[in-house]
Amino acid sequence: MGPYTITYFGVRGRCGAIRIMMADQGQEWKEILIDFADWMKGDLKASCVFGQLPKFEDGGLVLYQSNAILRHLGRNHDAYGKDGKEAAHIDMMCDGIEDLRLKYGKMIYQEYDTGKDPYIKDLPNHLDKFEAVMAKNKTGFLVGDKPSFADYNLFDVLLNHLVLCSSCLDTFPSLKSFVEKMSARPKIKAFLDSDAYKKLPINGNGKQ
Ligand SMILES: N[C@@H](CCC(=O)N[C@@H](CSC(=S)NCCc1ccccc1)C(=O)NCC(=O)O)C(=O)O
Repeated sequence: MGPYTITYFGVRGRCGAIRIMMADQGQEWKEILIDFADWMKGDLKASCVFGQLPKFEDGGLVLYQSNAILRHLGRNHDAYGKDGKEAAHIDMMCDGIEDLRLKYGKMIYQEYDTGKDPYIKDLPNHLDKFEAVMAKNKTGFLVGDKPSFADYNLFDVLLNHLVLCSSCLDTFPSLKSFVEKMSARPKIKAFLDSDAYKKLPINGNGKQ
């Protein structure tokens, strides 16, 4: 496995969960941060399979698509369930988290000024689905009894939402406990306290 390299913009964005997962799994990685002006020249964009970043390298393996990268790390680091049933549920939860991430991104990038308050008002209707799964599983994780890539993905999305609305988990005790426990994991705590993490804005347009 590795060496790992992330090529992305100087934001947390779609690499927040990937970085947190690698940190918690004790992995080191190289960061190639792309300036938007350089990106607009088009050469790098033309070399990307889907014309977008992040790009992830694991030795000679080159991957795009943030959720495919998470799944690859899940397979590499025993974070994809104990069997096929758990893996299927982890896939399902990751897809549900992607749905929320897309809703968040649409509000942030396309309708922040008019859409932030309605988004926050409707947010409990989405968070309650993850609260129910977390509460039912009873282990402190979404599926199984240890972190999967879906947990790192949810954790990153919830951290972003706590910046948007600091009280958004106040009525969701299982999610609030999940964020507290993930934040307290020593390698995650060290990464979240690092300048490498703190220097990056959450999103590419400065909104959060
Ligand atoms: N399905 C893909 C989506 C990748 C993606 O949206 N990448 C964005 C960046 S990630 C993101 S959250 N995009 C939202 C807006 C944004 C644009 C540019 C930079 C940063 C953020 C990108 O490469 N934009 C540049 C372009 O398309 O030419 C994935 O999950 O990796």
